[in-house]
Amino acid sequence: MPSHKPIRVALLGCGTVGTEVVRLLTDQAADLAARVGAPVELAGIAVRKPNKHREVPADLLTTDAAALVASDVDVVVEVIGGIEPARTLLLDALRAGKSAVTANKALLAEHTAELSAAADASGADLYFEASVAGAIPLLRPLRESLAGDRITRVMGIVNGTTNFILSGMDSTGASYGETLEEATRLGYAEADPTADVDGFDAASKAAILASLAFHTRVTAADVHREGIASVSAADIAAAKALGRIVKLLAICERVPVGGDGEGADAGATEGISVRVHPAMIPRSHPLAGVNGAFNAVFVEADAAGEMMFYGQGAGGAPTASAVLGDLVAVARNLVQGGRGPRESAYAGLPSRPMGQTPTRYHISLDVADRAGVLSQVAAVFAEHDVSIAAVRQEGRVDDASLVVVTHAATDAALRSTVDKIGGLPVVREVVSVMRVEGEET
Ligand SMILES: NC(=O)C1=CN([C@@H]2O[C@H](COP(=O)(O)OP(=O)(O)OC[C@H]3O[C@@H](n4cnc5c(N)ncnc54)[C@H](O)[C@@H]3O)[C@@H](O)[C@H]2O)C=CC1
Ligand SMILES: N[C@@H](CC=O)C(=O)O
Ligand code: NA
Repeated sequence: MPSHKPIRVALLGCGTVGTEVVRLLTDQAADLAARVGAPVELAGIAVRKPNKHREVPADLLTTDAAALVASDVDVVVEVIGGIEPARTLLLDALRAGKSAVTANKALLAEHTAELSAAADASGADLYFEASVAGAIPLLRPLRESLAGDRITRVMGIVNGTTNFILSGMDSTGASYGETLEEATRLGYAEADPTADVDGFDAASKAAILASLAFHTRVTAADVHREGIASVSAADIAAAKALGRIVKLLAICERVPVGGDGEGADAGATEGISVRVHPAMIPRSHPLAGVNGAFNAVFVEADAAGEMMFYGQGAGGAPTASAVLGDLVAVARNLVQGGRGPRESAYAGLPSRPMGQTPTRYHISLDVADRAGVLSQVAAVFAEHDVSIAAVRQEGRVDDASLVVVTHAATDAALRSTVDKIGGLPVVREVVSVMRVEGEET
């Protein structure tokens, strides 16, 4: 039996994730104690409306989260979400030397530097595996298992809600609105689901992933972000017609830098590009088969090569699994002595703007069916130095469709190309424009 004194835990928030944390802590109490070497005791649960929480022990509930943090607890688990009061509560805990576990990617993407500094100053632990890709062990592999390697690229599906919506649109033609309601009912969506559909949630996760992968401080402001609101049935159909599927991707990669820039770029030979946007990927790509609220993340490293991490990225129980894993880790550190790894931002690589990032485009056009259309469109690509990888033209009685897939060019050059093509008199409509990923450039 454990001989160490109990590890006392304050739980802040008891919604979708918090409820499951309480259930796992209760159901697995004996196993957790054996694994940690001390009982892991829930000291209190901070909520906003105690009468709404009949599923958890009433005597543990409090509406005073700050007092709970300040009380005799060893670890604070934050599953409230948002910036405040979560930020202040976690800073108070860390400054007082109490270890913290959080699932709050929105907060981490803005305030990791401040939180880590507080943890370092007091010697407390700060763990956040649940903040990216829910249940999937991903941050610890990046931070620990791959610490001896050089990660070059991280690309994945990191938002369950939007993947659930896009999967529904692709497989059953379900409407955007219906699927979003269902994702909310199933506990995948954020309290304000615009965080999901507009890409904020994935951008926060991309910032956390890039920070760990590249040992560089990356915040949400460094991430180029586009959500799925602009993905239309026409985009989904255009992708299908060419054996592709639309996914919302988070992409973090090393990119070359000229070294002749100013400020952060001065003298740098390498930078990073961190972005979130919808993209078409081939149906044969491993990420194409990732459906519903599942997440998957591809990691490429110099020595290890390619790896893929796959599992449930959202939902109460999967997320609580990652929270409990972190709780066990910090509790073990308290029992055995020692600390988890500290933040590592020594590389300080500059973030490159989206316009300078090399991408590929799929462009689907409705054009007049007459001679010379293709050459007029091709001339615009040549003018912008964008080379064409494939063209498909289909004639109909009074109009025709033209699909162009480009080779890699800067995103800025591709954008200007599309703008100019849209203005050509022979182009009736730009039906679909989307970046292409997961294929040879
Ligand atoms: N639901 C999911 O699938 C996942 C959620 N997360 C993150 O976990 C965190 C929690 O998410 P959910 O449980 O889904 O949210 P939720 O909205 O279901 O739960 C949050 C709870 O915190 C309570 N709360 C708000 N202000 C409070 C305060 N001042 N004091 C005490 N309680 C307060 C709310 O009343 C609510 O019950 C968020 O940071 C979210 O981004 C991370 C991964 C997956
Ligand atoms: N709202 C998020 C929850 C997990 O991080 C998502 O849909 O992925
Ligand atoms: Na995770």
